[in-house]
Amino acid sequence: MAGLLKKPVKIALVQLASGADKPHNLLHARQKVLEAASTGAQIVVLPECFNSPYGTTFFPTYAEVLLPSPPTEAQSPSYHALSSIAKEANIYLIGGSIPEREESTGKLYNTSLTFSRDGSLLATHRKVHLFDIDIPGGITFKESEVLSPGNKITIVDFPEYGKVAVAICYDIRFPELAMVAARKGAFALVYPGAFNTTTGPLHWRLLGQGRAVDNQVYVALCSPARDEEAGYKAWGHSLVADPLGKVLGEAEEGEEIIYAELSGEEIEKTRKGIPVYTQRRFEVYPDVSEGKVKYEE
Ligand SMILES: NC(=O)CC(=O)C(=O)O
Repeated sequence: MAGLLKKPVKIALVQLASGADKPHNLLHARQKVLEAASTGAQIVVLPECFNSPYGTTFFPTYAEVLLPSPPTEAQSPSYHALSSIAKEANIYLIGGSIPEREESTGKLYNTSLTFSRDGSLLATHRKVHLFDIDIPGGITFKESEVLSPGNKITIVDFPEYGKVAVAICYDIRFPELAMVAARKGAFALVYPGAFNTTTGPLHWRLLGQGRAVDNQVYVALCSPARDEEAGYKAWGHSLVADPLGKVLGEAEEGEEIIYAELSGEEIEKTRKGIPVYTQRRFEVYPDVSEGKVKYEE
């Protein structure tokens, strides 16, 4: 377990206020990422659907073609903006998510792009678990009406620091994905996500802390800021939980940047103190992470 996180790193979660104007959203994201980087943050995270409003009616209109990679600027202005922001800020950028259209099939995905300091693409994650829920008197939402699911776990290597798993929003409700990513050596699980005013107060913090405690790793959840005029009201409350499940920083509802220092020593201390990592009884419950799991580094 030693060396999971090679040296301390400052992470920033940009709880961005975005709206219907995509070019404005991209410019605003640049401004806020540069602000975060100017404080020394080395990993910066944007929210789910940071370049558009969140909703099934918006996905087709805002979708961009990403393949073949790299796409042209006309095919994907968001790809190009994220790549140049990462390079300008000299940071690792986990670029929230954007609606993606696969040109060959016409299928739409909710996709997260992660860029290196030099602006090169490191990883692509398509939301694996689509957000289909129906809570009477609360919220009904069906991403699967327009989106297709991704089919792999995504682990990205930041050479100076170590591995981070990237997944999107509803993916956090599936502990199997988090567990496999942690078992493959991720020091942090990062979820750009847009919970809402029904499920946010119920589960957002609980799930963030839960995944952290289960796996004794850092967990970061990055939401859009709440727009009271929008059809879908994001919960906000971007947060970072440490390997003990303690919340190191949490936003309110509005636009805000949350910072946290992540340290490998904290992970090691947690795992030494409560050594579930070495106490697992795989003969009782076989380890799925040793099985046929689709993941990509
Ligand atoms: N928006 C999502 O994908 C998930 C969500 O809001 C929830 O799980 O609750």
